[in-house]
Amino acid sequence: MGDDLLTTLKILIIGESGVGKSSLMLRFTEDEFDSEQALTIGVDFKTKIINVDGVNVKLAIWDTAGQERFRTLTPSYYRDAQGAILVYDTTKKSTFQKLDSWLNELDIYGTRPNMAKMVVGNKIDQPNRQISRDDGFRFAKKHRTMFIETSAMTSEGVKDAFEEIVRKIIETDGLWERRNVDGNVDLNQKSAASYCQMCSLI
Ligand SMILES: Nc1nc2c(ncn2[C@@H]2O[C@H](COP(=O)(O)OP(=O)(O)OP(=O)(O)O)[C@@H](O)[C@H]2O)c(=O)[nH]1
Repeated sequence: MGDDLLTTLKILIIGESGVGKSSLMLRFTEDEFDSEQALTIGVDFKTKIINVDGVNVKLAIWDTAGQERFRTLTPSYYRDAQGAILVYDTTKKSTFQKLDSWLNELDIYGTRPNMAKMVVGNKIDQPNRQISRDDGFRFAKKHRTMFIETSAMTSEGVKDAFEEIVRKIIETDGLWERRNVDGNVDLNQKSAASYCQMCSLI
């Protein structure tokens, strides 16, 4: 594994209030979980360097507020994002039904037409499930997004979710720029396709 940073990617986490967006970010970046996670006001932001298939990628993860009243700066959150994780709560049907409007927001405010999108059904550790895995999968297939189920509490699926969306972005030509060690764009960028090991999912 080399020390060079291939690129920096901006990934958004969106979805209804309380579905576990902040918890997924905390689990992924710090490997922690807070059962009394405070709601997000505006936007929270964390970075993490990960190694996917032998290349190091820096992720700038933007956790946006689910509550409408805290979402006044929406357009700037979406600008230049290369990936979006759309979260619903598998125990709360209304959060699944709202996914259409979150996809719509991405269409309105996203600035990259080929942005990678992943639907995430969270809280699968809970017994009172309302949305089956098949329902989630079908929704994702219909909207041509990737799909995974997770638990921020137990960690299940969380690392996979972030790694898969990074793979998808890296394999999409034109969606990212190679950075050299100074952080500048390297004009001799090789084809992104050479980094595609698992051309996922749906
Ligand atoms: N059992 C369980 N609880 C979870 C899970 N993920 C989050 N929670 C809990 O659900 C509540 C809401 O989680 P948050 O991460 O704050 O949700 P959010 O989507 O960021 O909410 P907003 O900031 O309002 O948009 C908290 O009490 C979390 O501890 C999970 O996978 N399993």
